[in-house]
Amino acid sequence: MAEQPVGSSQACVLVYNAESKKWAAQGPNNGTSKVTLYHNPDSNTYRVVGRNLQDKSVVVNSNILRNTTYNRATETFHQWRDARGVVYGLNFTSKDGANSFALQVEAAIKHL
Ligand SMILES: CC(=O)N[C@@H](Cc1ccccc1Cl)C(=O)N1CCC[C@]12C=C[C@@H]1CC[C@@H](C(=O)N[C@@H]3C(=O)N4[C@@H](C=C[C@H]3C)CC[C@H]4C(=O)O)N1C2=O
Repeated sequence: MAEQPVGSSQACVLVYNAESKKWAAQGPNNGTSKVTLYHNPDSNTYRVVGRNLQDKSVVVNSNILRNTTYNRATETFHQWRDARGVVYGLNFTSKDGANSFALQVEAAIKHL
C-alpha cells in the first residue's frame, strides 16, 4: 500500500542556520505551509512533508526515525534534527494544530 497521510497542520516551516544562528523561513509568504505526516506501511517509515501554501513548493521532506527527538520548544513551536543534523522548526498557526500534529509524530516515533 502506498504512503498514507496520518495528519496535517498549518505552520511556518523554518530551517536553522548554525553559522548565522538564525532561523530561515522556507518558501514565500513567510514559509506558511501545510505540513503532513506520512506513513509508509510497507516499510513502516514516517516522514514530514511541508508544501508552501502559496507556490506549492516542497519546503520540508524529512524522515522521522526511531531515534528522532521531536522537541516541543513552546506550545506553537516544535523542532527536530534530521540524520544529517539539519534542524527544522515548525511555527504552528494554532496551539490545537501544534498539539495534534505533535501527538501524531510522538505516536509515530513510538511505533518505529
Ligand atoms: C539540545 C538541542 O539540540 N537543542 C536544540 C533544540 C532541540 C532539543 C531537543 C531535540 C532536538 C532539538 Cl532541535 C536547540 O536549542 N536548538 C536547535 C537549533 C536552534 C536551537 C539552538 C539555539 C537557539 C537558542 C534559542 C532557541 C530557539 O531557536 N528558540 C526559538 C526561537 O528563537 N525562534 C522560533 C520560535 C521559538 C523559540 C523556541 C521562531 C524563530 C525564533 C524567534 O522566536 O524569533 N534555539 C534553538 O532552538
